[in-house]
Amino acid sequence: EGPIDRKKTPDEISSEPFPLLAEFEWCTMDVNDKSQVEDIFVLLNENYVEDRDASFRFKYTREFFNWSLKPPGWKKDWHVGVRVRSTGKLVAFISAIPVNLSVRGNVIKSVEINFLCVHKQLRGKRLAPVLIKEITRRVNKCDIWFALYTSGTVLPSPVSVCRYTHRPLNWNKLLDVGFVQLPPGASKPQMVANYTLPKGPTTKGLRPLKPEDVEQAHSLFEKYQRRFDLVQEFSKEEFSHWFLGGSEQMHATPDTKVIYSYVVENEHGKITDFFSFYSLPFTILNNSVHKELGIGYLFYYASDADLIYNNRFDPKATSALKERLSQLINDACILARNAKMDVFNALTSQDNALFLEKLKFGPGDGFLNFYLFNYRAFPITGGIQDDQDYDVKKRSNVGVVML
Ligand SMILES: Cc1c(C(=O)c2nccn2C)oc2cccc(OCCCNCc3cccnc3)c12
Repeated sequence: EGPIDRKKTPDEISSEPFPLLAEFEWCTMDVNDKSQVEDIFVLLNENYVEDRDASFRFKYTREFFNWSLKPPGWKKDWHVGVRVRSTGKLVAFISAIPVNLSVRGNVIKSVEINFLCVHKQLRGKRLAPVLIKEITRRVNKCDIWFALYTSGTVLPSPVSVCRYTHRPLNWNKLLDVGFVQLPPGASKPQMVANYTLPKGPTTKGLRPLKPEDVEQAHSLFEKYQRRFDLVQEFSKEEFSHWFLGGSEQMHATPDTKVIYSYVVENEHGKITDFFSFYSLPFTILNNSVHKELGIGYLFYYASDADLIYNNRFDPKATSALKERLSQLINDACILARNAKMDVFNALTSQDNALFLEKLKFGPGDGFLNFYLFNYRAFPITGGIQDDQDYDVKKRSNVGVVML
């Protein structure tokens, strides 16, 4: 396990942007400029990832970009666009953000690559490989040589693969848009009843994360994460950014809120648990009644339920954690439903296998592959069996969650 290329230095890397077809030009986006965030929003809203049947397309909002593209240490130079020289129209984008990854305990200064998008009319012109080469050049110039990225499609040598799972929150709407079907022998009222959740969360001491919780919550999270082989290390500042989302998110309204973070404070004022989820709707492409699908994605969480055991796989530790996580993530589903989300998505990563079945998450037909650039690592289990089925017993060693 370790780096693939020999050690290089930034001055070995060209200072010239990678050559582009004459009709196009590189542009460095300024995400502090609202009109340029608008350009990114429009490009991805019309041309980004769709599901296999082209029924849904990701709808990353302007607030989502303001949150995900500007974590501590972000660099303007790593928000790379391609514009048509004659019109200035943005036709492609790719981004990198700095992360400290730990792979089986080896900490590697890396970037996370995300939001690679080429306009639908420019597919097949080999623009994506050029975007990847250019952002690699810009990151290498900053003396960073490794990257983490995900894809729904299979590329050479994933370090891990996880399965999509879904917990219906608004079953009738999911039926209307064709995301779920009525199983033979079942009635709609029975299906709705099966997925009905309580009015509000039931965990004692549960409340939204506040700035004054960061010290304790960050420390709990950092201890909890040690169990995984592939994790992102978070500084306190990074923890604040990702889970409080800065002032824009702390004062967000229901339709601009992206990140939802909660803690459990016990009667002694101790933070014993933390969980978060983010809002990433889908545009519904072929439905006359419904325009959007509200989706909550399970993000990071931590619990002290099994920290008193020194072995994660000790049956007593497992059942203590299983019980606590089931309670917490069920509350996450309730809070997501109260935030008008129609489905709650999770992967088979982290310790999710402990609660997916009990909380009625069904297996999806998608898989998320994780890739490390320039770093060879033995495969890390993503929580699915060899037959790609997810099974409550198989727990993953993947701790990173990609947006
Ligand atoms: C995408 C996605 C979907 C769906 O496609 C979906 N849900 C409801 C209806 N549909 C069609 O379901 C998931 C469950 C867990 C994690 C997920 O995604 C994890 C994060 C994905 N990152 C974005 C991405 C994914 C694949 C390729 N590029 C970007 C997903």
